Amino acid sequence: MRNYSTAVYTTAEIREIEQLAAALPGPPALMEKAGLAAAEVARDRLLIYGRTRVLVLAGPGNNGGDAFAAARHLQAWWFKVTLVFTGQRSTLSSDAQRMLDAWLTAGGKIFSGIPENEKWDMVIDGLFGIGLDHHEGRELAGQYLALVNTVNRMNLPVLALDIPSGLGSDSGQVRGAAIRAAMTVTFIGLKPGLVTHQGPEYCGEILLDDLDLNTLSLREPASWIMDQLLAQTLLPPPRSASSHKGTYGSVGIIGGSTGMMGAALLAGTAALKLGAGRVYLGLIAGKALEVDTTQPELMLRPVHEIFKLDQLSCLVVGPGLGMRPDARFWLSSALESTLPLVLDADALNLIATHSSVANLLRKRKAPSTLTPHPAEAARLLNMDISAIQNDRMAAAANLAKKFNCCAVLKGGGSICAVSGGKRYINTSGNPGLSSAGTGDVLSGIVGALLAQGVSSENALLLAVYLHGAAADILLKQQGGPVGMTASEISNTARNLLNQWVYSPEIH
Ligand SMILES: NC(=O)C1=CN([C@@H]2O[C@H](COP(=O)(O)OP(=O)(O)OC[C@H]3O[C@@H](n4cnc5c(N)ncnc54)[C@H](O)[C@@H]3O)[C@@H](O)[C@H]2O)[C@@H](O)CC1
Ligand SMILES: Nc1ncnc2c1ncn2[C@@H]1O[C@H](COP(=O)(O)OP(=O)(O)O)[C@@H](O)[C@H]1O
Ligand SMILES: [K+]
Repeated sequence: MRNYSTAVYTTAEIREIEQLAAALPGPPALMEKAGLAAAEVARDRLLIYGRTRVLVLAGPGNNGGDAFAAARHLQAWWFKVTLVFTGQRSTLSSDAQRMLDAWLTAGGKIFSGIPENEKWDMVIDGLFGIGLDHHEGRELAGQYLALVNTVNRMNLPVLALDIPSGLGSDSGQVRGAAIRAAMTVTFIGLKPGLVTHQGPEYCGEILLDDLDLNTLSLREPASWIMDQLLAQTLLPPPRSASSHKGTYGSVGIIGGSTGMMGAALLAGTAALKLGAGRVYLGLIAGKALEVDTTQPELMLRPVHEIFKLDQLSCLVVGPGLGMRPDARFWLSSALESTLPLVLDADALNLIATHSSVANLLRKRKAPSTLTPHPAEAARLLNMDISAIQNDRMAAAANLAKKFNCCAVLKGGGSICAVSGGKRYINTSGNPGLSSAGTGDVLSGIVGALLAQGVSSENALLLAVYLHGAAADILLKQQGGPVGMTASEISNTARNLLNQWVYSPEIH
């Protein structure tokens, strides 16, 4: 059993893999293997604490079949197992019926509800797996809602089979209620719902068991985990001793309308700290700052002057841009340029509002990168925020496709969509990032990496991971996420980038 793998599979892809596996020579006995793998995890955890009593919940589908198999193994190893089955034998698949029969043959008993006045040391959750209905109106209700709430109130470690019951495996969306697991043993491949949106809050530690299938050879994944191993393959090279500021490119930031100067300054400072050779701010406000005395390295200009500079490497458009006609004019000018672009905040809102601006984006030949949070994504795709969050994987892919760009759908478990329909789910970051200005910092980091010659896709992936990893370090240093500031993210991301490029061996 491995602790992690980098491929991520949607429910449809897992079903496809199951069918391909069924056609392989020799019976794959996947349910038996899943039950055994889960039982081994439960056994090892229980033995650490010298505990023996396990409550197993088996639901009406194949997730219940895994639970029967796990229960049988645990009972054979002398654990005291109580099994609650909520379905009917006649509606189980033939595999799951075999597991139920094997449980009964082994002397196991079946309860229809959780017995009162008994105590357990661990719960195994086999109520629902990837078959949980994600259609509207199919939230957990009745006995299932009651069971999930009861288990969550028990305050016992829960081992979830495949995915915590109640969590959408493609979306990470809680369907009414979901089991809060301490561990999830997931089968065949990682699912998006384990790592994005609400998933990380419910899954606990994730263990992957591929059930001896060579998953990667059966189905090439379209989605991957974005983690430190991957981030370290995307770094800019160490600097040459003879380099000069021109070597590391120039970032132009367009934004900073009246009352929103801070956003442009934050993006500019992030670009500077993450290594851009020069950073120019093209400010929209009529009476703009001429110098930021706390960061005098930033070159502040009226916005029209930015378009006269000949050495820019890329433009970041949006931080503090506003929605007025002049903002729209300068966004359109940027879209008509041949520079790589990073589009954030009101640049995204202007694109969502004006189809002529959206058309300029779609027609671009140079790379464009969109960095929407879910509300901006909802405007861009003309959907509700809840529909975006209910299928973040599709939303990210649709943004990239619709606007001919790469895109990150931000929020916990940010999803980066790049060319060829590939998606990467980010594993760094924490709720300390839920504070004003952190998005501006992200856009500045992407700009800095672009200016240093990182490709637009790699710049997006690396920036998203680095930004979250900086927040994770700050969370540890501060003992929690409260009060983390955007400026601190820039400083810590700078330190991390230096460590990864210059002392990778110490991490
Ligand atoms: N098919 C296979 O080859 C394998 C399947 N495995 C297990 O099987 C699981 C998938 O099994 P299934 O496809 O049977 O799906 P599930 O067991 O996840 O759930 C399906 C059942 O739940 C009911 N249901 C769905 N949504 C509901 C809701 N909101 N309220 C009440 N009832 C609801 C359905 O009517 C159906 O009876 C995987 O997650 C995994 O645990 C593993 O054994 C590995 C092999
Ligand atoms: N709970 C969270 N977990 C992980 N990352 C988060 C969380 N909340 C916010 N973030 C990250 O913080 C950033 C916020 O960006 P955004 O909403 O545009 O902020 P702002 O507009 O204030 O700058 C995004 O990168 C987002 O992914
Ligand atoms: K489950």
